[in-house]
Amino acid sequence: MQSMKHLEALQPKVTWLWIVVGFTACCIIVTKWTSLRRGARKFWLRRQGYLVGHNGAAIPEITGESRFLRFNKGYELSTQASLTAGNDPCLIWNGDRPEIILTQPEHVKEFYSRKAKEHRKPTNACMGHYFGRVMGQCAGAVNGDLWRSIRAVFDPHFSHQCAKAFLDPMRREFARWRGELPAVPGRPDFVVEALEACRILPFKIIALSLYREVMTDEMFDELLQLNVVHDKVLLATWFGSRERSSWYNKLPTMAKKNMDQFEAEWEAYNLKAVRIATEKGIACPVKDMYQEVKKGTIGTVNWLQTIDEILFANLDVTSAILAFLLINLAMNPEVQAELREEVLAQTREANIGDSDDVFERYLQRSDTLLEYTCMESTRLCPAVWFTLPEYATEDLWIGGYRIQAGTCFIIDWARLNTESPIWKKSSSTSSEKGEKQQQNLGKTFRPQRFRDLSPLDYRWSMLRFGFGARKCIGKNFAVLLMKGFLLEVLAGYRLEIDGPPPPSGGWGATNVELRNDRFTVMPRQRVRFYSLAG
Ligand code: HEM
Repeated sequence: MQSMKHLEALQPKVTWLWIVVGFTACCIIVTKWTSLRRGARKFWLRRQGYLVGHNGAAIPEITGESRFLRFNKGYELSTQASLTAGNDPCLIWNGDRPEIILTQPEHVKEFYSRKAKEHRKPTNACMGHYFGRVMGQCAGAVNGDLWRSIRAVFDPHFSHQCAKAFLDPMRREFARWRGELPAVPGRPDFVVEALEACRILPFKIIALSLYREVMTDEMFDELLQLNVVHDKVLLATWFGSRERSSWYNKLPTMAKKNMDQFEAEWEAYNLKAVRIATEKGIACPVKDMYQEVKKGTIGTVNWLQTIDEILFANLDVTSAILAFLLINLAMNPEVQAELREEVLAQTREANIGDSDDVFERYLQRSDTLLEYTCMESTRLCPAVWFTLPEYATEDLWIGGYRIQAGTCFIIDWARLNTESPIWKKSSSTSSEKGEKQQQNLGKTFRPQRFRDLSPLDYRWSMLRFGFGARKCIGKNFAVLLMKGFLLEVLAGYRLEIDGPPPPSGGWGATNVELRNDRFTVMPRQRVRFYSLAG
């Protein structure tokens, strides 16, 4: 009887104990939810024989959340992978999805050599719902027949012929840009922040290529206004963590307000451009592409998001690429002098004959120092740290590890482009044993190297416009943009680094600003322009 009473007295305490234990367990599960799911997935994958090598060893793994780190801590992630895995492929997690980082040409070759046409991009690039609203339906994010249809609509306007025909407007914009540089009257030199100087120029040129004469100064100002909202949208796209959830995006947040505003204004802007082009009878690619939307070849959303991708999303990439061109030449006066000599030889030839013809031929040649300089700068200073994820539809063996179909791969762009043995050079100096020394010149700016290399030599050692079946839409324009830009700069100016030169070969954490509000590698370097006219 007495013990019954004792038990009854204990009951409330026991109930409370269970509540506390239950609550603590719930908290642990909620806070560790992603880790628990990762653990369970890893366990299951290894049980199936994935993520392990022939000898049973697990693939090296690094810590961190790839979804964000690959954008705002790209250098640190790359270093961590190098220290942990050496040259092996390396595992990282994006939420509860495994991703494999590739850094070596032989592994990139293994990935792309088998059924690359069947490779796919994951839904919303594994970035979540908010990304989907701004770019989930653009050319770069979709697959299969839809992707082929979008490319069929956009590609004809970015062909080699179109880029060539666009040289005159491009050159007019270069001249206009040069006229707006901050030259000081009576002084032969001035200083610019490289990235700032290259910010609007490519945006204007690509906008002109899309809208042609519809792109008046007023329309361009409107576009710049739209870019202000778009910047806020991109900030939430790349770095917003809650914005990954479709539920959260139903709430009346500032990110949602910005997205709604941009979506509405972007559609209105493009329909206005189509109307103006139609009324005035202006030839305009955006208008032609819209005819395909009306025919049902692609959806309105594919049309709008791909124009957005080409214009806004590429803005940071192309301006960083131009800025690195200035910085690399300013840091390498000998290459700069040799290239200027080549450029001035064209100017002299142009003074004798038909100048447009001479420049056009020069810009299109692929065996010039100008071409090699653009290639070398993009090789050494890629504008993003890691490529967006892509997966194979069949199981693969990469670097000796078995990887399940559907697992995403990302490429460490800078390591691939600089560490391959192809960039090493045998030196004639021999060691005591008489062996030839190998000097790694991968991190050195040496455009002339391309004179001795055929594209096949560096097929898997250099990523520029894409490896697989899908390539950059804008590659023809990008190449002419870079070359035309250098032609304009070098014919008028000598470049020097302003202030102490960055410590190492033109690239690396020490001279690259790692802004956490951009997905690209942002160089921070001032460059001094000396007018050659005196
Ligand atoms: C030097 C500057 C540029 C570089 C290095 C570059 C590089 C790349 C790369 C590596 C890809 C990914 C290909 C893949 O999926 O494997 C890509 C895709 C793309 N690029 Fe570029 N790009 C540049 C400039 C441009 C420009 C100026 C435009 C616009 C005219 C552009 C438009 C696009 C589009 C729309 C895609 C998605 C293509 C698709 O997946 O079908 N890019 N670019």
